[in-house]
Order: sequence, then C-alpha cells, then structure tokens
Amino acid sequence: MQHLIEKASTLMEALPYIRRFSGKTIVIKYGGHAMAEEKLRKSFALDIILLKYIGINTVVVHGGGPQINETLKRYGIVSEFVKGMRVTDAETMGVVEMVLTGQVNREVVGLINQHGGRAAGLSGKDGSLLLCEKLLQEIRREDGGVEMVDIGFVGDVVEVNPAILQALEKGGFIPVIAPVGVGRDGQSYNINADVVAGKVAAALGAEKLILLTDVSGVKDKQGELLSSIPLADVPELIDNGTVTGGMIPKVTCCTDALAAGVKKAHIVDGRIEHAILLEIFTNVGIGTEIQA
Ligand SMILES: Nc1ncnc2c1ncn2[C@@H]1O[C@H](COP(=O)(O)OP(=O)(O)O)[C@@H](O)[C@H]1O
Ligand SMILES: CC(=O)N[C@@H](CCC(=O)OP(=O)(O)O)C(=O)O
Repeated sequence: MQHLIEKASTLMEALPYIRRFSGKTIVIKYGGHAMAEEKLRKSFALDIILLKYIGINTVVVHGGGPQINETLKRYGIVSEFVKGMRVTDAETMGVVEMVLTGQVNREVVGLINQHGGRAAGLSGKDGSLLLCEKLLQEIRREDGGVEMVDIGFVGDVVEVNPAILQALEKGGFIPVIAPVGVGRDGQSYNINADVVAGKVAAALGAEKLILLTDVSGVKDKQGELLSSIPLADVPELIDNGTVTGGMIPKVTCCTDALAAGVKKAHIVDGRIEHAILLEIFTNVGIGTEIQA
C-alpha cells in the first residue's frame, strides 16, 4: 500500500511536467562514460522510450570518447586534447568516424529498440544535418595573448539542417545522432558531442538540453556541486581554471544554446539510474543548471 501511495504521489508531482513538455523537444546528450554499466544503459533506454510515449519529441546525441580512445590505442595511434577537443589528423578521423557511426551509434540504436523503442541512427552527414568548417581553437598564451590553433579535422558547426530530424519525428522515430559532421567539400569532421547537442537543441528550438556525464555536475574549486550557474559566470569559471578539460565544451555549449533560445540547459550525473526522469519530472532536479 505504501508503495502505491509513493507511486501515486510521484505521478502527481510529475503531471505538471508531463503537461508542460508534451509536444515540446528535449535534446539529450548520452556521454561515453555514462554508457559503461548494463543497468545504466537499460535505465537510459527506458527513460528515452517513456519520454517519446508521453509525446515529447526526444532527440539523442551520443558521445563515444572512451570507445575512440580504446580503438586508437589498439592501432597504436597517440591522441591528445586541446581544451576538451581531440586533435584529429586524417588517420584519427578515420578511426573516429568508424567508431562513432559504425559502432557506438549502432549500439545506442540497438539498446533503445531492444527495450521497445523506435530509434533511427544517423550522423551529421545524413541530410547534411551538421555542416562544418574547420575549427580553430582559441588558446591563451602565457604572456596573456591569444592564439588560434589548428587541431586538424575538428568541425565548427556553421549550419544545422534539421529537415531529416523533422522527417524522423513525423514517422514516430527517435533520432540518435553520431557527432560527425561534413564540410561543403565532403570532408568528414569530428565534433565534440556536447557541441552537437547544443547546436541541435538551438536549431530545433528545444525546451530543454540535458547533458549526461560521469560526475554529479559542475563543481567549484573545493569540489562542491554548483547546482546553478548564471550564464554570465561561465567565462570566469573557465578563465580561473575551475572548469577544465571535457567540462569546457559542456558549459560553453549550454551557454550558446541558451543564448540561441533553448529554455533550459542542465549537466546531469549519468551514473544515477533514471537521471533523465529525475531531472525532467521532479521538483528537485539534479546536477547543474546553467541559468539564462
Ligand atoms: N569544474 C568541474 N566540475 C566537474 N567536472 C569537471 C570540472 N572541470 C573538469 N571536469 C572534468 O570533466 C569531466 C567530464 O567531461 P568528459 O570526460 O568529456 O565527460 P563525458 O564523457 O561525459 O562527455 C569530468 O569527469 C571531470 O574530470
Ligand atoms: C572533437 C572531439 O573531441 N570529439 C569527440 C567526439 C566524441 C565525444 O564527444 O565523446 P564523449 O562525449 O564521450 O566525450 C572525441 O573525439 O572524443
């Protein structure tokens, strides 16, 4: 009986959120680290399917950094990152595209479909979804000057063509996007998956962007969770070294998405079962919200 009362009160709490988000778009970034455990994979798939059932236009963007690292290591290719972006030469690009589109994308689509969903996989090349130019990464030198560094075939998304996503939505499918883009000349580009999620959310006018990761959220220098960060504070958190490495593209893509009209952006602990449902349908929310 207690169990039923708890279930009913959870449902009562969720109802206003179900009404609010039904018919709206939510973009979810599924991080490479959050894919590691069987029970988390299952809870992710069930959450995504439930969102779709209640009428939310659900779009998934997946990462795969750890899986790329593993394959590069097997091939004896050394890889390094500049401000959270993988330096990507032609050989690395071949491995990145193979792992993201040929392996991880298939696994995520399979996972959702195996649990009863209707997912369809694509990359930024399909329907020219993610049109890219070469990204030049801005680096602050020790003398305080700024330098633009060429980090290879890393894409700066200059155009999002969401028609293919709208076609999938019409057919009742859940799009699952691999973060590989295409240049006007057909060149493949490696794009950080958080950046893709932010760009897609902006292009679709999403209600919410959720980035699942392997930590509880953004932490301050003492390691305490920051449950909300005003958008204006983000540059300072990067400049003073509070936010580093893979967290840099996450916070910047949230600020860019909010500036482009996305209503809410969250960085959430993907190691918690049903993290997505907790974030969307409860009053507490979890992780860090970047506030517009
Ligand atoms: N201020 C910060 N708060 C939390 N994590 C941070 C912070 N600065 C850097 N990080 C690092 O960012 C990592 C998350 O980025 P990344 O490894 O790219 O995750 P994912 O694979 O989920 O995309 C964390 O594991 C942590 O090591
Ligand atoms: C340019 C760049 O860094 N691209 C990423 C793409 C995958 C990714 O973003 O995966 P996670 O979200 O799991 O980290 C990479 O090569 O690792």
